[in-house]
Amino acid sequence: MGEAPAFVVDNLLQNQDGFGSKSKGCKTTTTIGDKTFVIGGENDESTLSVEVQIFDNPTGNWVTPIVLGTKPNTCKGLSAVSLNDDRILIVKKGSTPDDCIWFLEVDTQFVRGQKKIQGTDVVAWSKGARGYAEKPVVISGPSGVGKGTLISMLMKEFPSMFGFSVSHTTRAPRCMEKDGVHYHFTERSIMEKEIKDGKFLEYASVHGNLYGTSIEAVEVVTDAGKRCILDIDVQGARSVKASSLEAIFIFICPPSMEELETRLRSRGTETEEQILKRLRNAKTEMEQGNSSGIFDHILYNDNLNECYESLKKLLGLDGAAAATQRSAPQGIDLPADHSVSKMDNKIIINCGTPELKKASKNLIVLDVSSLKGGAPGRTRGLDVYAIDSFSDGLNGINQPS
Ligand SMILES: Nc1nc2c(ncn2[C@@H]2O[C@H](COP(=O)(O)OP(=O)(O)O)[C@@H](O)[C@H]2O)c(=O)[nH]1
Ligand SMILES: Nc1ncnc2c1ncn2[C@@H]1O[C@H](COP(=O)(O)OP(=O)(O)O)[C@@H](O)[C@H]1O
Repeated sequence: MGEAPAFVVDNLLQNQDGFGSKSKGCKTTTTIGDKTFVIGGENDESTLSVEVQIFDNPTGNWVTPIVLGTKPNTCKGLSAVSLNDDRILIVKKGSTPDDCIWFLEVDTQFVRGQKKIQGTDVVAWSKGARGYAEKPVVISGPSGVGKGTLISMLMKEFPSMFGFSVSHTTRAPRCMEKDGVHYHFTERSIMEKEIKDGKFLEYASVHGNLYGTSIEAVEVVTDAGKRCILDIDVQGARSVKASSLEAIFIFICPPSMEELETRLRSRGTETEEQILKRLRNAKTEMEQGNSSGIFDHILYNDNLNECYESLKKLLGLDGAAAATQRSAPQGIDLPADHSVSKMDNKIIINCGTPELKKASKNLIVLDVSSLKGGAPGRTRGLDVYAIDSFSDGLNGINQPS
């Protein structure tokens, strides 16, 4: 492995790395195999934009890769450490606690798949986060069966536990629907462009409109420490099942097609034409829901309260655990001035400023041995703790305090 030692990386700045004009500005370099990844770029005098260039060592050529995912915003500087030769951990300087750890994936399964599709070099950004996510809950079923009603009941009873994945749609808002709350109402051309840019976990054409779950819609809920609920159709559920998002899949059935029609009509939100289209599609959805093998649970929504109790039971919410209050995992508070090194599966951030040296803990350890997820979503499972290099010694790194 040709990784630059982490303690050297911080010093590989402009014109010291032999890469000439392409590497102008305050950048960091990490070599993996034949490739050197140059990350960073001059923004203005005090900030750095986070660009990526690849130097192919055997040919001496520069490559500008396709960069997927939301890239980190500007910072005061950055350090880089290669992990398992498939991703580079980036520590941003002068960033907020929830924005200082990022991963640039250069050879993960996701990136390899994208390289095949795009036929060129691809890298992908993923923001690092502490803690793990609880399995999201995917709820599907024909229009009018009561999905929205059941989800509202769950969110009302457990507001700190669940968060709703706000989908994008090209359909027009109903009179009580709010943009950004019930849906992100959008135009087809904009949504198609964002789908092309890789911003969506899944999307489908449903009842003549485009619907989709953005990666961000799921991640913001999880960032807030909540369990994400997705109300999506069977096609979307199939795509999520095939993605890296491990979820629980629930299909809601009506007691009969006649009752479904009654509910749709009594809701009074659709035109006659739209109702008929939804009823036609309901037949196919019911067949797929019952036989596709996608769904872990099938619930019949005959009596609303009974169905709600069954839903709570299968989500493990009928006992004492239901009362537990959730809170968002904390970020990582780093001083602007620090250096980074690596020891096995641990990244050591030395916050050795004179003031911090006097404080009790001057080393922050990022344990990266149990990472989960990654691009196109977050990289979760960062374990973070502080030690004192003077009294704990570096041996203390194996003993979280
Ligand atoms: N694939 C997919 N389906 C969605 C998404 N959001 C909503 N849907 C589905 O689109 C269908 C129509 O939703 P909507 O227009 O709100 O009508 P309703 O089901 O009658 O309330 C429903 O089956 C939803 O589950 C999404 O992000 N992706
Ligand atoms: N078990 C039920 N019995 C009778 N009406 C119901 C039941 N569940 C939901 N409804 C009603 O049916 C209509 C459609 O429900 P909604 O939650 O909007 O369905 P969906 O989100 O699946 O399209 C609403 O007017 C709702 O109040």
